[in-house]
Amino acid sequence: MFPWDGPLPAPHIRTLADMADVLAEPGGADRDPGRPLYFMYRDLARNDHDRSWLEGHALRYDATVIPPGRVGEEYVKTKGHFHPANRAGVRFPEVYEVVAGKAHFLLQTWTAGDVVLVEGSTGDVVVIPPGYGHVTINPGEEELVLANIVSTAFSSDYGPYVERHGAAYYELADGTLVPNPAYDDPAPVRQAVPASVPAFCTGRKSPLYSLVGKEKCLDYLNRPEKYNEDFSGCLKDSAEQPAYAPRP
Ligand SMILES: O=P(O)(O)OC[C@H]1O[C@](O)(CO)[C@@H](O)[C@@H]1O
Repeated sequence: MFPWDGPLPAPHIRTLADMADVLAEPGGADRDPGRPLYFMYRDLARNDHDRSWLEGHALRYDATVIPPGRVGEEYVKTKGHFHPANRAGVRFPEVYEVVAGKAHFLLQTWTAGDVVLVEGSTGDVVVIPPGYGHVTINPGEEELVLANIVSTAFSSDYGPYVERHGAAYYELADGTLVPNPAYDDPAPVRQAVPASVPAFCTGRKSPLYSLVGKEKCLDYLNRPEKYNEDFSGCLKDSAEQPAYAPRP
């Protein structure tokens, strides 16, 4: 479980059957389609005051628990989705915190002209900028616990991931990123670091929940059109690349 001192609803569970369309190796007659892969605790609040603040600002705080494991050779990951655009025509962003464990956030633009891998460890906060779809992979041996805050004004779009059988790359347990053949010409993966963004009050010293009640820090989640410049600093290249070379 994860450290949480508020009411906890039953989680939504993604099973192997739910993920069949987005896996590197969907087959395997010996596999249990009911195998739970990850657990989503959506719309959490520690108390009524926080809940009404979140609701009043069209925001949601979720936690996601991804146990370590593999499906075939691939690490367990989330299904992946894009966010639609708001009334100003800008796609909704999102913000994640690694509460425990290690995460690989695999982001990509719609046509995979930019593909970014952000490695996060406990305490890191990662902003998903407008226009980037995202999958989160647990590449570790420990449980990965994530928190996120996101607008409640939209539903996620899973279509682009389902139709193309996942993200532009699959991360296998030998550490390689394998290009997904359903994509014509995906950009090579570039690695980025979890960057603090002052305008969004993100950084290792700011757990996401501490931002509940701070309107200015979370305004970008519903009005991304006002923060173009701030988003440009979200995915700063890492000195380590290209650590994740695609398998030849
Ligand atoms: O929706 P997916 O792709 O299964 O990803 C899981 C996580 O993403 C969120 O939908 C937020 O983007 C969480 O609520 C959820 O726990």
